[in-house]
Amino acid sequence: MKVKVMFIAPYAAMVPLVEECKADLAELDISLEVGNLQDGVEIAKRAEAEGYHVIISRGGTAKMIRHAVSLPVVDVHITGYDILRILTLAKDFSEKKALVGFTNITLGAQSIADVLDYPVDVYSIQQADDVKELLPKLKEDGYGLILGDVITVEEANRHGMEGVLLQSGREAIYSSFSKAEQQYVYHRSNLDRIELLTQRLKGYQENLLILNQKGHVVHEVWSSFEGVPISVEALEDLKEKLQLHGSVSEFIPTLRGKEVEVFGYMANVDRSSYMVFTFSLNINSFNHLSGVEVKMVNQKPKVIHKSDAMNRALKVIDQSFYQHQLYVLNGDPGSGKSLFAEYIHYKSQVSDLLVVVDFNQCKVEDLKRILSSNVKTIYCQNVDDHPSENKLELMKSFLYRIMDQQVRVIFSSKPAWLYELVFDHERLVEVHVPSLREREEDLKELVTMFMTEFNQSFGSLPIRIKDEAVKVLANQDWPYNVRELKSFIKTLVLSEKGYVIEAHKVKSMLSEKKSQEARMPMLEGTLDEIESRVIEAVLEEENFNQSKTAKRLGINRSTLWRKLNK
Ligand SMILES: Nc1ncnc2c1ncn2[C@@H]1O[C@H](COP(=O)(O)OP(=O)(O)OP(=O)(O)O)[C@@H](O)[C@H]1O
Repeated sequence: MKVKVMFIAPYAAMVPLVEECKADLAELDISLEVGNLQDGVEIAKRAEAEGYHVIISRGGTAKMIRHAVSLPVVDVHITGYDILRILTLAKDFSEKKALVGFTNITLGAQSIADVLDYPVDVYSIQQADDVKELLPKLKEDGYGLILGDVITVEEANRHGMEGVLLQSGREAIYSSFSKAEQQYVYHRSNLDRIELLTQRLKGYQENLLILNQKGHVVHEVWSSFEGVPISVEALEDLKEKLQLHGSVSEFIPTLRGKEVEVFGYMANVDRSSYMVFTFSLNINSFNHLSGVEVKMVNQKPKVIHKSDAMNRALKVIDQSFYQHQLYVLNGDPGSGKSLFAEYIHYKSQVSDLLVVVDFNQCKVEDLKRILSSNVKTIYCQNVDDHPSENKLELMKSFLYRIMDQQVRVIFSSKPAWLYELVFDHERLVEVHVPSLREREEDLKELVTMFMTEFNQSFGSLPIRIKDEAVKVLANQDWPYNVRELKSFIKTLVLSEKGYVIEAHKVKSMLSEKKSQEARMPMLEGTLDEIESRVIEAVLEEENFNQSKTAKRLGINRSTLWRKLNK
């Protein structure tokens, strides 16, 4: 793709030179227009909207354009050659001569005039407006010829003096084009980096608004909303508080009547201050509530489904998915119900988080907050037949409402009250999550997947299991299903020094498992080993139910998960 350059010449005499240079620069797509100061700014704004990549202009016009657009703006410099040319041109004029300009021009001009003994006085100005004061004085002092930029020349003419424009030559114009190309490459790579970061922030569920001190938007990323989700007044109020206190954190109702958590802080970059606001659906803040776990499911859950039983279960979900929002997962402990919940959530293709609620442990007021949030999938575990009246009422009114919203509620078992509650039973999809004994065909792949996982995380050696070894596993009873199998495979691979698991190794580890279960030498080994033995014992007593185990041990589910995966 060619770099699209808009050249805004502040004076018409520049046009032929630019046209000439343009002919030699086929690698750039150059447009040329004439416009000084505000006119130049208008052209630049239009060029930005039309998708130009870089703007070239000169002096005061370039400066004004820089403030008005976010494209790179290259300034055509005035070179020593340009000064030499204008001084040579003016040399033979008989009037008293003055060159007026900013110091970047006047310092060089003074040296040239001194060295070559040109009869010209040099006057420096600090800002553009100084010209208005200086020129009448020069007129009074008898100057007749004024050399300078567009404004200076116009001002000189107004006061009846001759004005000669300090023009940029070919060298300066060529060099501005090569700078434009470089600037574009640099600007492009920065834009790509920002885009990459923006995409990553979206992956982290970020909703971000960055404003400058004037309150103008500098950058924004929206992953859960389409734009600023709160009212203009609420945002103004937050800005005021932020300026006053340096940071702000509040729950604010969104324009759609939900609640959003806004956190704001000041960021200082290169002497400029910015106001940074992050907006999170309050789902993010649910993680610290007891009995609640918030999960990000950004990869398709790996559900092994070689067996007919598993395929049947997945088919029930796939076929009901677009018409149904209420699911019950019936299955033995550790059979993969949570994994199914993740699968259902992932299928919805919403970027929101999956909220897992331990119905028993979760407080009424927390449940109320969750149900009134923007949550898209709720997985309710440990829902008993007799919840408190308040919880039941909350759930009832929520379930009546879900029909018209894209919300999915999944239960890990079917409490009696749910059946009574759901007036139209066709709305409820029941999925039988098969136990391990119903899905023998999946066994080898499951074991291989776990072996790979442990090889990746712990560096365990085995990478293959013999078919006879799988048969031994298949003949074993696994009351706690895939979870129990996974835990056994972990012990197995960590104790194996070869690359292949043989049947005799599985047999000996299984008998060790049995005798260990009978003995349970609780207090042997290091603290870590004792801790993991205690956790595993409680886990087993609780039928491998992680929520109940966590509750009994007084830790939350994610801590338990971490400890189990140590
Ligand atoms: N079909 C499958 N493919 C891959 N992994 C599986 C499959 N089924 C279960 N697992 C794995 O087995 C373990 C236990 O599964 P999960 O936690 O989903 O069981 P659960 O039925 O929800 O347990 P609980 O009864 O405690 O609620 C997890 O590590 C899960 O990833």
